[in-house]
Amino acid sequence: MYLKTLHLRHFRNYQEQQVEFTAPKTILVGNNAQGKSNLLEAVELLATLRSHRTFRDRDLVQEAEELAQISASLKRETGISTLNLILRRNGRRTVNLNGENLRRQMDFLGVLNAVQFSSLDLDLVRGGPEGRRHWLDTLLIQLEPIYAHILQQYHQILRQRNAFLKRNAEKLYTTSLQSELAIWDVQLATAGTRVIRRRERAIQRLAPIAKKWHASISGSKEILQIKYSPNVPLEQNHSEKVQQALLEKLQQRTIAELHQGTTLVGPHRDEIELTINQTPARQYGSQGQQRTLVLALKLAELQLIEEVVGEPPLLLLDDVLAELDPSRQNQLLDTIQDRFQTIITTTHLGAFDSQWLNSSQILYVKSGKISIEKVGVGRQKLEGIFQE
Ligand SMILES: Nc1ncnc2c1ncn2[C@@H]1O[C@H](COP(=O)(O)OP(=O)(O)OP(=O)(O)O)[C@@H](O)[C@H]1O
Repeated sequence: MYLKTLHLRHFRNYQEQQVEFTAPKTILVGNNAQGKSNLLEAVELLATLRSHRTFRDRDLVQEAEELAQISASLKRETGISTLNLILRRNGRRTVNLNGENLRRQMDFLGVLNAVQFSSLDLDLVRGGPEGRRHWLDTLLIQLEPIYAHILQQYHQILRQRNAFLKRNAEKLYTTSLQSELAIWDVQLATAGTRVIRRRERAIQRLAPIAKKWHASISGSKEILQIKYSPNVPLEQNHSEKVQQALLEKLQQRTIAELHQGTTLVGPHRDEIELTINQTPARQYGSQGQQRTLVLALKLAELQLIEEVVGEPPLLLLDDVLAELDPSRQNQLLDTIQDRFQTIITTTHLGAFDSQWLNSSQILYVKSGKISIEKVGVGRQKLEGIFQE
């Protein structure tokens, strides 16, 4: 798939900006805080309707504005699609595909696919389980857009159950309370099972691919294992058994849940274990080795999305190339070639191989404005690199 144009209006620090992508690789250059990551974030939102930097739409809308708009035209094997997303400071989003407003946000997903790789991704190894769940969920949304709906349902039930637990935290555990809670338990276990089974399936597919990439980057010295570890046993991913196990565990923890006023059992507390040579990756080795792991995960994401969707997704590299040593950089660049349209942000072009620079579109970003010329420097050679 190929992103041909992107239009931003009142999005983050962009007032009004049209970008045309004229090469399979685009490098966005600029000083810190000029709007490079904001542009990648806009593409990420079109792909997943999520941002890894914020949960609140009001952060995405330009200061003093009421709404922001992200529009794009995307070329896929099946034809050209136009995507349009309106974000409101207060209020719901509007999603529009090929000129038609969609009632369900889910129908907007799966049109544009993208893998994002930023320095924040090191938190996948070093940070807590929440970041790993968020990563897996975002991947799943792209693999099966229906998952966005499943996850939303689960979180809605979770919020309601938590509110119920809070309201009743100080009360005696009577039969009527027990029977009311039992209704929530069934709903949570049913929705939770859907989440758990899909997460398990995704990890089953992703783990061998990531293991292979990891072995290739680390020269086969290290063995990466990824294991999904829900808080109930998986029992061969059998739906009824998982549901039953969740229900039993919820019932065992009821008193503690009422005491703490929150749900202690369910996929919102799952872990995705990353181990290298059977040691938790967080404790294993140097920063460089942890970066190798994250790179392997990202390459695996690219490959898995391509396998499932049938077309190579976009790759968004947010200031990460300079952090990789030359051999890992080459591994990544060799994989990308011209197969994956790639948008790269950087503060300086020095880290790039000259062959790369010559075949890339270079755009300069300054205070929310993008130009093909650096102020005071001659026009970049762009023409004829990648015409449709
Ligand atoms: N809602 C908003 N309205 C206006 N400006 C915003 C908004 N959100 C963020 N910004 C501005 O966007 C800029 C940050 O841009 P961005 O995160 O894209 O930086 P960057 O160019 O990627 O730099 P770095 O190299 O530091 O990551 C900051 O100047 C910030 O004040």
